[in-house]
Amino acid sequence: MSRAARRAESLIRSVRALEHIIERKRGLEDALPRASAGLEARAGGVIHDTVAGTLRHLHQYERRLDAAAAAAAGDRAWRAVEDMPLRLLMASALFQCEHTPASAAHVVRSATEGCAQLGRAWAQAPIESVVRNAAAGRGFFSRAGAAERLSLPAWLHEDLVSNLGARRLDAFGPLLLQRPSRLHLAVASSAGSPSEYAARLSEGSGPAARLVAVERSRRKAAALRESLAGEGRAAVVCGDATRPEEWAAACGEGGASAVVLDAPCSASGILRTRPEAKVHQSRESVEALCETQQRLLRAAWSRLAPGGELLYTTCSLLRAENEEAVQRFAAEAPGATLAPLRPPRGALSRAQPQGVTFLPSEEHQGGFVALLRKGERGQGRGGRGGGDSSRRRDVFV
Ligand SMILES: C[S@@+](CC[C@H](N)C(=O)[O-])C[C@H]1O[C@@H](n2cnc3c(N)ncnc32)[C@H](O)[C@@H]1O
Repeated sequence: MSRAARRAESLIRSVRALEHIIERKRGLEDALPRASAGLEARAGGVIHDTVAGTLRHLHQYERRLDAAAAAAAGDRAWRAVEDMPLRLLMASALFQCEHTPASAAHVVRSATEGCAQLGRAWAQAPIESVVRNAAAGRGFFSRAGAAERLSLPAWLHEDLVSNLGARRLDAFGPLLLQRPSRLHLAVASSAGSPSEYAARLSEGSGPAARLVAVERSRRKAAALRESLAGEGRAAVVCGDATRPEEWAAACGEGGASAVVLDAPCSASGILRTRPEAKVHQSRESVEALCETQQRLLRAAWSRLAPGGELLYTTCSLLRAENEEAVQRFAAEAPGATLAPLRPPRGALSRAQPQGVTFLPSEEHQGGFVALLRKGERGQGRGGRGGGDSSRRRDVFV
């Protein structure tokens, strides 16, 4: 296979992965291994870069493609922008042209070849024009609004401005378009491995301390099992954490002394590594996530011993999933109080009585962390004292 044909194939594989992510609402972790199956690591890396990078810039590129098509009104070849594979091919070509070392000539050649492979050779002229304009620095940015410059869907841009303020968003927004090569960890998601969690949670809890992890995804539960294989005191349950009856037996008698609830969320704080969240989420899906978060909190709380602590974290920057979520829960849950937290020194963050929001920076991604304490006379089992502490269990969701 010639180099040009290989480049075209790589572009087509990227387009297929993007379609899979957008139409089937799948994550990068699901789409990328399929897209690079049978390829050498380097070729797989090019596809990874193209797919993730195109998703980071997608809202921007779509505006540009629509503007170009509107300017060429009457030219039927520009109906290409309405055709999903061609639209994604153009967006991927734009990304390769503007953010990779590939020359415009190479990108034009592989994009037009890719166009023919898709059986749509009629669209070669607009594709060539899009890439050549991009290479010449002729974008459509003179009129670009803030949401477009940051490549955010309009609803998310609006909510981030109203939740965090335009100045904060201006400061970290451009980072969301960067490849996350310099990130060390995702603050407020599972920073570090589950076995680190296990070790930390079990510290000082005595030899009887155990960890029970509850994860709904079979693939993730299997990965957890593997990484906890050396941890004799840990058990992984693949089940629905909103239904304690599915996992309570693994916890044994007595409540947990600590719960870490790393809640499913919009991923709005980690858009660099999860750019697909921008095409998967909407205001409606965030509302549904907020309800799931309350159900998870209620279920986890039901297994927390009086005197225990529940650490709630998200990878979101939205108040509804963060401050409002824990406030709403604390108002209903008997014995629940929110503990004030101090952010680590140097972290770009905002501390509020409900918890700490980390803003994306060069060093870390964004997210939220809150600590809920259950009073000794808290809900349910044990009442004051919470029973024999050597029998308490640590639960990690
Ligand atoms: C923010 S992720 C954190 C996962 C884990 N801490 C990690 O970093 O791999 C949220 C996790 O919650 C899981 N999840 C979502 N809904 C769930 C439910 N009802 N029961 C159990 N797990 C659930 C998702 O599969 C996802 O792995």
